[in-house]
Amino acid sequence: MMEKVKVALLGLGTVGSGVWKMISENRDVIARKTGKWYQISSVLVKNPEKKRNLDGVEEVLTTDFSQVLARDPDVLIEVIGGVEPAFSYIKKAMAKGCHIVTANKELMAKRGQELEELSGQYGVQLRYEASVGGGIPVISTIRHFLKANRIYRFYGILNGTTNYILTRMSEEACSFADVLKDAQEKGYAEADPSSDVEGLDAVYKLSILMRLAFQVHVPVSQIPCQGITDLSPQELQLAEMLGYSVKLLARAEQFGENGPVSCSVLPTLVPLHYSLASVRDVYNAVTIEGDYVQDLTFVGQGAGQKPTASAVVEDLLNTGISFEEETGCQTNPWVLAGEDVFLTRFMWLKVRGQVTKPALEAQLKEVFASKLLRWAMLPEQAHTSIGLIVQGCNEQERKDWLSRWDVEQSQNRPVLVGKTLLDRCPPLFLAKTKA
Ligand SMILES: NC(=O)C1=CN([C@@H]2O[C@H](COP(=O)(O)OP(=O)(O)OC[C@H]3O[C@@H](n4cnc5c(N)ncnc54)[C@H](OP(=O)(O)O)[C@@H]3O)[C@@H](O)[C@H]2O)C=CC1
Ligand SMILES: N[C@@H](CC=O)C(=O)O
Repeated sequence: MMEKVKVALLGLGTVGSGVWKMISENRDVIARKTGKWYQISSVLVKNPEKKRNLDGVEEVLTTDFSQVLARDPDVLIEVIGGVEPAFSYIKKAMAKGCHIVTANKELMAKRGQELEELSGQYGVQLRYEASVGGGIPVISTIRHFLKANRIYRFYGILNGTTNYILTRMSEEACSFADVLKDAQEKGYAEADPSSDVEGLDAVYKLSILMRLAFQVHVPVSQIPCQGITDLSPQELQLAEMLGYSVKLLARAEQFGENGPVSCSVLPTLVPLHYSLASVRDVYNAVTIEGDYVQDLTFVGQGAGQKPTASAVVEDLLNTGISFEEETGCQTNPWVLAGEDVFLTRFMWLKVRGQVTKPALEAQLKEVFASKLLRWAMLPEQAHTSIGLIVQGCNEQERKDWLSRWDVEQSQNRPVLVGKTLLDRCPPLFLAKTKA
């Protein structure tokens, strides 16, 4: 007789529907590999009127959480999103002895530590693989396969929606609004997509990974962050003419054991010959660097129904197998100002009127001399877009140069250089903010 596992599912949107389908469609392979029969005994939704198109789901639908617990689930899967009521539901379920699987990065970034403590207190497991990198098993890798390494750095693309938008804007010159709509229809974006495009979703994921990799809790409010809403197709085009692809880069590093931490989520220019530049569409990539493993890179679909459901259901199947205690976490780390680590910068500006190439070249050489690495210009009807790659240029020099133009728009972005992550100066020279 096969062991039965009773599962409660909170949420039946993009991810919840994927979980329902995967458990139904792959029941045979799951039973064969685990020797267990997973049965979804209740599904909590908000709107009981919504058409679901999922075989058999109507019989277990409810809008009442107490009915979910009344069915005594062994495992509760939370895929409703947001902090409340998700936190309270999970806490109540833990108190009843339920193991928990969640895909909720906002919850894990803001209240993850508390939930870890509660799971220890109630002797239940808390798994959240899907909260970072969609289908990529990055959390399990850090938790299970990098315990003996000192992880000092990780970086990559942690948001599928923005990578999808940037890819289509640069390759097909699509408008930001059109591609965002498409990303929402494909189920990549959050219920409130501003979380994706303003960089917060990647911040949540970065905060979760820092807790696991460095054992530090950096509150999301302390992570320097900029989204992609102000990127124009012209800026992307100029970056490409200079040999770069723009990516929303999430990065974190720690300078020594219990040392200061530097982290940020920023649109960043990545040289086209770096493998990170060819991570397109909804794909995410994470590189982890540790003292013994050296470097590991994972690439996979970072959002969408199937990859996310895969991570959730794998978590479900692993529940009850191994039990990893969460170790202590430094709660008041020294957080360095994130952007100062990038010494090489991309300056983009859109000026009114036409500019001649020789005059611009002469001016750039006079102002920036050897700090200027590369430049390009793009004439438009009544404007000219100018892009520069400069190294070691300070804010005053930048402002002085801008003051020579009738500027309509300008940007100053970090550029990824070097064999490893950054061309950084030693941390002591960086601006500091003590947490
Ligand atoms: N979409 C993706 O690619 C990924 C999403 N995630 C995370 O997974 C979680 C779910 O995302 P996703 O499926 O896209 O979200 P959706 O908005 O598609 O679905 C949310 C579901 O939760 C239900 N719900 C919302 N609020 C409540 C409530 N108060 N009580 C009961 N049910 C509620 C909704 O009910 P109803 O159907 O009735 O409206 C809906 O079924 C989020 O935490 C998200 O960040 C993680 C990785 C990838
Ligand atoms: N909205 C998120 C979904 C997965 O975490 C993203 O686009 O990455």
